[in-house]
Amino acid sequence: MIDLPRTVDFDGERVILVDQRKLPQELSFVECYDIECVASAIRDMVVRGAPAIGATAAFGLALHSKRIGAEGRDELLKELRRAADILRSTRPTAYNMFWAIDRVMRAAESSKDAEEMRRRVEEEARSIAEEDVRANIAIGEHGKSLIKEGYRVMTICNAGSLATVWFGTATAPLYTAKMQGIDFEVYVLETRPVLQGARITSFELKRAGIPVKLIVDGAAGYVISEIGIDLIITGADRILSDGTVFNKIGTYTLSVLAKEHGVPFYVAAPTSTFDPLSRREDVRIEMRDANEVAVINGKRIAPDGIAILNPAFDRTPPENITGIITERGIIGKPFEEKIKLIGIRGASP
Ligand SMILES: CSC[C@H]1O[C@H](OP(=O)(O)O)[C@H](O)[C@@H]1O
Repeated sequence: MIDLPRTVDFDGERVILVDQRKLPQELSFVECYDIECVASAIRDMVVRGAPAIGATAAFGLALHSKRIGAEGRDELLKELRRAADILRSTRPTAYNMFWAIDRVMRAAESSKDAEEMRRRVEEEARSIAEEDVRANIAIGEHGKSLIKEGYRVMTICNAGSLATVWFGTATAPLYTAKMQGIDFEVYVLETRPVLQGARITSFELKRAGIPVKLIVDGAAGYVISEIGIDLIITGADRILSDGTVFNKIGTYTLSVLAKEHGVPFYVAAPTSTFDPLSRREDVRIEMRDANEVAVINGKRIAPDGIAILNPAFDRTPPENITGIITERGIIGKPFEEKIKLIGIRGASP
């Protein structure tokens, strides 16, 4: 499944991004030669999905360190700090980007000269990217046991990843179960307004030979109550130490339906999504442009002047979550002590 181009890559001179605003079958790329282009690509969702935007930010810093002709250590570090601030201002909710930027900046700050700084910044960015590919495969291995013969599974959005835009975090267990010969089907929520489910997840699962039924977000309750769902798996943009999950808008709603109907609700995410220090009230839910809701393919679908609220994420409380599938294993309740253990010592759950 990794024969498709990676969601984001860096060839030493430019950051190359699969343009995820397009349908996957219309495969096209955006090439960035400066940090402003990388920041715009994150803000405009050319690249989206928490781990992928983390790796993109890291590659953006590597690109910036190469473009800036600064000879002195301090001058280059100052420039990288400026670039890091530009990246941090793009999207506030997904944690992986802040985690990746901090990791690259620690490598920069511990470098003794500009030459070492450029080398270590690029090395750290590439490590972050390769770790995400491995994490997805591991999440698939750990999560596959949840999927049984004949299951009906539901998912929302596209838990995108770095591996490729077609090998997502929440779908990794689905691929792995399929490759093990398990037969099941997946109901994919289209995920208004940006339609990541319709455009990306349905494509990637169909491409993997997994039976897919695409539904509108509002049909989730009907499918769960009238047809029946055996398992729900979603991605995550940020997971707090108590197991609170910030994810695509509609995830909380799905978790309430799952709880009401006794459907196991799992979240799949690499541990780079874990935010051990923030409290719920510290996390800002991104409010995106009203036109994402009111305009589809350039055609307005709502009256002019209508007030529009467009939160990109919501918050799911730990009591609605059955377990968290990570590259180190599946975390069950109580989440707090296990998440802290992973965060502190990198232990397996
Ligand atoms: C592993 S991707 C996690 C997460 O990111 C997506 O948001 P967006 O498409 O706005 O970047 C979605 O919430 C996924 O579940």
